[in-house]
Amino acid sequence: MERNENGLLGHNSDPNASFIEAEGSILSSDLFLDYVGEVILSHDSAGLSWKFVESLQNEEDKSSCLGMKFVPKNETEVKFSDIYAVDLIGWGPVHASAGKFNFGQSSEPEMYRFAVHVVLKSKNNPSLWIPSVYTFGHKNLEICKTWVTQINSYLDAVAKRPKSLMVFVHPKSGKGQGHNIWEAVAPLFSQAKVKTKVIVTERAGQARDVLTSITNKELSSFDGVVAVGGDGFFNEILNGLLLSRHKAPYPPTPGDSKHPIESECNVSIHSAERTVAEPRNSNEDQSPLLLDSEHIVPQSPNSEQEPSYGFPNKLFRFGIIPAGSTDAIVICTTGARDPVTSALHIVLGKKVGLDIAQVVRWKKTRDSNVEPCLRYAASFAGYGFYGDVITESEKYRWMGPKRYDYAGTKVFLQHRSYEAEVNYLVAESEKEKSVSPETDAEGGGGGGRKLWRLRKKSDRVSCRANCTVCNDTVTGAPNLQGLKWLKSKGRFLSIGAAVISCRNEKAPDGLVADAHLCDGFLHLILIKDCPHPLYLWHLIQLARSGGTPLDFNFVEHHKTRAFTFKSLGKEGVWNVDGELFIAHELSAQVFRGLVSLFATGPEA
Ligand SMILES: Nc1ncnc2c1ncn2[C@@H]1O[C@H](COP(=O)(O)OP(=O)(O)OP(=O)(O)O)[C@@H](O)[C@H]1O
Repeated sequence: MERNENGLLGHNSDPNASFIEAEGSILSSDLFLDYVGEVILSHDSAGLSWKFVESLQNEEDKSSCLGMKFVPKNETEVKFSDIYAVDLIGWGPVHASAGKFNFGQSSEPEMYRFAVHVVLKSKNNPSLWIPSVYTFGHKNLEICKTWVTQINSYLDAVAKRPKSLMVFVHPKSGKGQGHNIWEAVAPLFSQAKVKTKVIVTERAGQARDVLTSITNKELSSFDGVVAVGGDGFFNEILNGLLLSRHKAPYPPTPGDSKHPIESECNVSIHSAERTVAEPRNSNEDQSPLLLDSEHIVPQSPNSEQEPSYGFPNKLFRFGIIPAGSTDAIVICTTGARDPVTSALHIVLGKKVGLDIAQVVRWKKTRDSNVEPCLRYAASFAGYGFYGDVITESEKYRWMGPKRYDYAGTKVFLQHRSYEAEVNYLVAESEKEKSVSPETDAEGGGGGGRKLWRLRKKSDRVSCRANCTVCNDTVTGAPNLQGLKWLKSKGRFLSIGAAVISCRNEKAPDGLVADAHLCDGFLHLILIKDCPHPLYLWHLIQLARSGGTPLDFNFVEHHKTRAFTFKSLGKEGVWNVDGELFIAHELSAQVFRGLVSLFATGPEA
């Protein structure tokens, strides 16, 4: 080992050498790492790594020219994919490892420094990301500059990182902290050199109007749109972009005579019977969706092919920085409800595909004419209990997020049920599981036969980062052949269609624990009228981690790609992503991976 005139250790005999050609790496040099000591820093195409100089020296040669000593540490590294910024921070002190400083020096040594900003994962919760910084120092400014240039060139080459974003801030979201939350995370964007055009909304509907009216050319100067707010605000932004740009045929209408229902089930209180007709000729096109199946997201949801709805570029993504009352979409897509974690997902350019439900209202009230009205939903659409809670909670907006607890309790005590008819498409693979009678071995509420449970708990695969279910590539038009229509008709306490699990702080496993972000399925949850205590038991199971809210004989759970709904009474109030949607008749279908989010899915 040789030392150059700057006191650097090296494998190179040239005393002026700034960098050392190290085996297996492009660049290597001897630097000081703040609060650690002298290291040999190298990089390769994957990232930076450093070795502590002490481990390279003889036992007796334990001090550097600057008199810094340090405790031996293991070799360590950081991947470029975890670095979100690097910058030169000029001349200043570099600290030794804690408690090990100042061997003959009155003050900390000063030198030029550069900071490498990285993301670390919390040890207790790997979904929680924490910004951290490694500060390296050297007496030679050129060496620091070269490292900064080199690291920046790697970061620039990562095409997935956004350079310019449109940010909508809902200042009154949740507890009214939307603006403060944005102010807290905005420095991460400037550090990462991501330009932001920030619009703080002054009224509901403003973000949707901006996005509806913006030209595609203007939109294409951005790599994505970020919502600082709750699920309802994200829904507004999603609709602002999709309503004018997503060209696709509507989902099937209720009672569409071209697409007859194959079987019928009249659900009465505490009893459910069902028959399933044999499939027709499998070559026969029975699904309305098949008519235009080429429009239905033909490519792999997480692939980087151009999406079919003509967004400005193939990497255009949505971001959400949670500031709302529930923030279920953020929790499902990042695993945490943390604005900093979400901001780091965005600046690092993470990408996950997200299924989107297209909901079409055919009739607003029983007596109105058929007038299609379109909405997109990213998390959930619900009727009955869910519609009532959203209606009731609007009266208590001044309470903030607590209004949902109050309204929920009030609606629960009313215990209203609604007569309705639901038709849904069942995947061939799910149909058998869906209709095989099972004995209620787990005693889940009533002791009767279980008709509706889709899968055993042990078969369920939770959606996680790099989820194999969501990454399963589907090329070409989805094969909808073999899907059959089934019907449920009767009195329901609620009808819900979950696009994703809808995990939130009140329901830690969500409405459907095994729902996926990007598998192309809706989870239809039909809660038939039942005695009040049993419904309470179901709600308690929902609120429990590891609970079994679907294991009741008054709960039907169907995985479906499309369903239709018709109120048989006067009512028709839906809750779509937390927003009120009046609909007496509607239908919905899911588009697999229709949009992408700046997120990874929850870490295991
Ligand atoms: N400046 C504003 N003033 C009032 N409402 C707004 C404003 N900006 C957006 N909104 C609307 O407020 C609604 C709720 O927003 P958001 O989701 O952020 O809040 P929230 O507290 O989580 O409410 P929710 O639980 O209803 O989703 C959205 O429909 C959004 O369109």
